[in-house]
Amino acid sequence: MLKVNIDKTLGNFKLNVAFLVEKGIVGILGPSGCGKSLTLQAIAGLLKPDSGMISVGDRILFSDAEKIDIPTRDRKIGYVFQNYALFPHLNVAENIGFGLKGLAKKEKHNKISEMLEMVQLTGLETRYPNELSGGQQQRVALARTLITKPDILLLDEPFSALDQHVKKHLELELLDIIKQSFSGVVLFVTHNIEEAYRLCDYICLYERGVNIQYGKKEEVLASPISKAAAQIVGCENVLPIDTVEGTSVLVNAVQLHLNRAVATRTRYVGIHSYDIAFIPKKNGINTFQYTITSIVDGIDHATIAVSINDILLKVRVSKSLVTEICKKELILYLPPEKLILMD
Ligand SMILES: Nc1ncnc2c1ncn2[C@@H]1O[C@H](COP(=O)(O)OP(=O)(O)OP(=O)(O)O)[C@@H](O)[C@H]1O
Repeated sequence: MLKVNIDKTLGNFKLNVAFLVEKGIVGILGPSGCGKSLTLQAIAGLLKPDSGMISVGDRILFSDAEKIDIPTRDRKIGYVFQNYALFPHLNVAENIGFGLKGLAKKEKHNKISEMLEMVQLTGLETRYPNELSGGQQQRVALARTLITKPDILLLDEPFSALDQHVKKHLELELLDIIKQSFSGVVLFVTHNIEEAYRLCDYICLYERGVNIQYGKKEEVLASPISKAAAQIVGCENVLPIDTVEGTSVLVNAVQLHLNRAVATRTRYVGIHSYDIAFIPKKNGINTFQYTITSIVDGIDHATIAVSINDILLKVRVSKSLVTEICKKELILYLPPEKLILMD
């Protein structure tokens, strides 16, 4: 279990985060400069908080109240960066074995061979980092970290320097390796909600130095708590509410019905572009005639911008529906259970 509750002021920036992770892989998401990397640095002991506490299980790594600040090398934290940070003058085997201290030569050799096999680099042990591809370097970085048997694994945008096609393949493969060989908490910083959704169990959202939402990935995606949270999870339709009326809201004089009561303090209603539907014409709640303002063609889908009573909505649809949608043979439907309420 990882517990973090810290404050740190750096110039104009204030970091103020508190979360508790029981187990699993947590995706940390938020705009650039919101404090994701600083949080990892504080956990790793590379940045000293002004106050608060960091603990792993019953091991306290940092506590200002108890004057504890365990040095980085003794924290048992594995840290993998975007730029791999391999030692250029050491070959693959030497890089992987670097953190193994006090072992007999044979035992060290066996552990390195085991790791090489796990990250599928057997045969490349005498190569130097500049003779490896980005994906291979990242495997070495992961192997070098896992071999030390850390309690917590911190991954700071580990795939962002890789090509798109290498990235998708490698991230699933490395995740498999992590799942097989590592049972502790993993914190995974990323900018990409799809990547977080694919790889993580939980999602933690950051805004300006504060973690604003934490939960199971499905829950956070389905119910971002604020406009900022909705933006981070890629919700493209967030509309300011004019009036709340029981189980419905008014937006630009358009009534939207929900499947639940709406608190009067609710300020925004949102819906993911992929949750809006085009259905055969019939009268019912939340069905609307629409005007198309633009169509962006994707490989396996299209994103259609539509307007209903001056409300602009982005709708992600299957390409096979585009012709019918353009001919206005369908009607736009906002399913009440898919509408997200935000304070
Ligand atoms: N040593 C420092 N002195 C002053 N400000 C700093 C220092 N280090 C970081 N910051 C500021 O703290 C803020 C948070 O930085 P951090 O690196 O954690 O952001 P991030 O969320 O990881 O961003 P990105 O997604 O772009 O990597 C930034 O505004 C950054 O400029």
